[in-house]
Formats: sequence, C-alpha cells, structure tokens
Amino acid sequence: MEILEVSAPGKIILHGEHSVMYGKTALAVSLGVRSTVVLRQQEPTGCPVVHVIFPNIDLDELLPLKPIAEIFPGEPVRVDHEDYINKINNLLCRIRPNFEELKDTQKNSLRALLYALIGIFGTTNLDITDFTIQLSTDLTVGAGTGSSASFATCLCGVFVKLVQLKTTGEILDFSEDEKKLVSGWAFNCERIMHGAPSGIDNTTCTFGALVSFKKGQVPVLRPSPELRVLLVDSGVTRETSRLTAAVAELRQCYSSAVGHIMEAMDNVALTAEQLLQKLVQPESEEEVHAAYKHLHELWEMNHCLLASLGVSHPALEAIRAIAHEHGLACKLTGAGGGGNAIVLVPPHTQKTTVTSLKTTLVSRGYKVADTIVGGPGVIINYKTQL
Ligand SMILES: Nc1ncnc2c1ncn2[C@@H]1O[C@H](COP(=O)(O)OP(=O)(O)OP(=O)(O)O)[C@@H](O)[C@H]1O
Ligand SMILES: C[C@@](O)(CCO)CC(=O)[O-]
Repeated sequence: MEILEVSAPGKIILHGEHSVMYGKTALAVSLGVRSTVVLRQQEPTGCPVVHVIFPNIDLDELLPLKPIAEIFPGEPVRVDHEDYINKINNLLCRIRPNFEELKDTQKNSLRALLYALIGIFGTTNLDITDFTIQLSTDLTVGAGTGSSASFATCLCGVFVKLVQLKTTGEILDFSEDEKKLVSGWAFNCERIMHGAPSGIDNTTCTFGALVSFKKGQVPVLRPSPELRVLLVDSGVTRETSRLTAAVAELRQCYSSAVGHIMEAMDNVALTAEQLLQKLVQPESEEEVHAAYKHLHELWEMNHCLLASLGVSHPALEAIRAIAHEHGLACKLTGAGGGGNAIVLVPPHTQKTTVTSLKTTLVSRGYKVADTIVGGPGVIINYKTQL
C-alpha cells in the first residue's frame, strides 16, 4: 500500500488584489504556512470507495468510486468547464444522499476534489482502487491567505504524482512541466470556489517565491527577499467571490474613477516589484533602509486604494491603527472585507516594538502569525510503501 504526501503553501498578495482581475500587475508571495494532503491507497475491494477527510471544513465522507470512474474520459481531453461542472454536480447528487444540504464550503470542496480526480487521473486509462484522501491546513479557511488555492494545489499535485507512481512505479520531485499542469488544474478548481479567479493564487501556491502576475500572461517568477510579515487575522470571515462581485459592480457604476484607482494600483505594484528585487541582493544598508521606507509608503497607499473600492472592514482599520501606533505599515491582503491584514516588519525594527505590537493585537482578540515569506511551492513531503 502506498502513501503519498504533498504540501503547498498559502499565499499573500502584496499588491494588486482586485486590480489583477482587470489586467493590472499583482505581486504575491508564498507563505510559510502550508496545507498538506495525504493519499493512502487501501487494499482493493470489490466495491471501491474513496474516503474523503477534510477536517478543516468538517467533512468526512465515503464515496463510491465506480460511478465516478464511469465518467472518466480515459484519455486526455479538452475540458469544457461548465459541462464538466454539471456532470460533477449530477454525479454528486446521485452518489451522496442530500448533497444539496451540505454547506457551500463542503459542496465546493467535494466538487473540486472530483474535478481534479477526473481531470488528472480520469484522463489516463489507469484503474482506480480504494483510497483515503485527507487534507489538513494551518491556514485559516476563507481569510485571504489562499486556503482555496493551497487546497486545490495539494489535490492536483497528489493526483499528478499518483499517475506518475502508477505508470512508472516511482515518484520524482515536481518538474516545471508538472507544476504547470498542477497550476492549470488548480486554477480550474479555483473557478469552482471563486467563479472567475485571476489565477494569481494557484500560480503562487504552485511555484512559490515571488510571483509577478498579469492575467492572461506567463507569470514572472522571481526570487523573494526575506520579508518579515505579521499576518493578523481579523477573525471576520468573508467570501472572495462576493467581494470580487461587489468591486465589479462598483466598476460598472463608476468606470472612469475605478479605472484610475486600478491604474494607480498597477503603478504601486510595479514600483514595489523593483524595490523587492533590490532587496534580494542589496548593495548597502542605506539601500535596504530606503527600500523599506518606500515599501512602507506603498503598502499604505495600496490599502487606501483598496479601501476606496469598499473592500476594507472596521476590524482591518482597527488593526491598521494599532500597527500605525507602532510606526509600521499595514494593508489588507487578498479579497479583503475581513480576513487577514499584513504588517511589514523592516529588519531594523526594534524587538520591543514588535513584541508590543503583537501583545496589543492579541489582547484585542486578533490572531498573529510572525512569518517570513517566499518559501517553496508545491512539494512532495514523502512517499512510502507499506
Ligand atoms: N483545508 C481545506 N479543506 C477543504 N476545503 C478547503 C480547505 N481550504 C479551503 N477550502 C475550500 O476553499 C474555500 C475558501 O475559499 P476563499 O476564497 O473564500 O478563501 P481563501 O482562499 O482563504 O481566500 P483568498 O482567495 O482571498 O486568498 C472553502 O470554502 C473551501 O471550499
Ligand atoms: C481578490 C483577488 O484579486 C485576490 C484573491 O486572493 C481575486 C483573484 O485575483 O482571483
């Protein structure tokens, strides 16, 4: 019996959330906080099942594999997303009693699982046997740190490796081509969770480090400087799809004003990209100080531009006020409306300042993670044969 374990990071968007949906540049980095999927092949039975364990969303399900395998294409095919989703929905309604009564979160995660399984494994002509799939994450679900993309990247990654194992008998590290495949399928899964994502989240969770991203273009993968960021969870849950819809509506009403705001965001992202590249191999201490001073200003500017689109939240503003009392820059990250804020901690910041900031935030009920961003994307943690 084989066990495969694959992990993928969450992400934070440094600049360009929302404007990226309209063709502007966005910058994202991978987080040190990751999701992990464990796939255990079980002894084959006459009536094979997949045991789905997604504890973060309270889901523990046994699904029969035969009806799922019946809609496997059996060969590589071009996917018609809507048609595919309809097939998966019909299938889930047939094989999972009261499927429609599950929470949206749970329904979407099951849809994404089948999408990845059918699209990646089901396009080979390999036999499917009993297995358990368990996904856990240290990310807060629905908080702007890419839990959905990290989840989807793990699922797609583990199915790509299952195919490799079954066809070659061995498991190698993810190649660049495999990562492209994983990111492409994870994007499709993201479409289930978000509707019309830009693609920045799945790209960052798959490739890691610093990603400069423009919709419809090949992402530019850059080394990331060692940025220290406090990730502050406002505790306010929200759904990315609702926030992107609200911004789209605002843009329809005020196309010129919103267009200018998006243009300004593009400029902020491009300027920050140059500064971050300088920080990868700085020439002097002065250069580091100057770059952080500018980054501080750009974070503030970017937050206020996002707030003007209506995607801030009183809790995010309260977190920002506390960060400002400590002289540090703070912006929302991801779709906003709650979720996480990010505080930039330059290397010259006094230890006592950071300690005081963290203590104050925690005393007001916010969760704080002190992180260094820019780690690896999707990786195999291990593979064993029992
Ligand atoms: N560990 C997990 N197990 C199962 N499903 C998950 C898990 N993490 C995320 N999901 C799925 O992703 C959805 C969360 O997506 P949402 O976009 O609202 O949050 P996010 O990805 O954290 O935010 P953002 O896209 O702004 O970074 C959940 O509703 C669920 O369907
Ligand atoms: C709000 C948004 O720009 C970022 C979500 O992490 C949506 C997207 O890019 O898909």
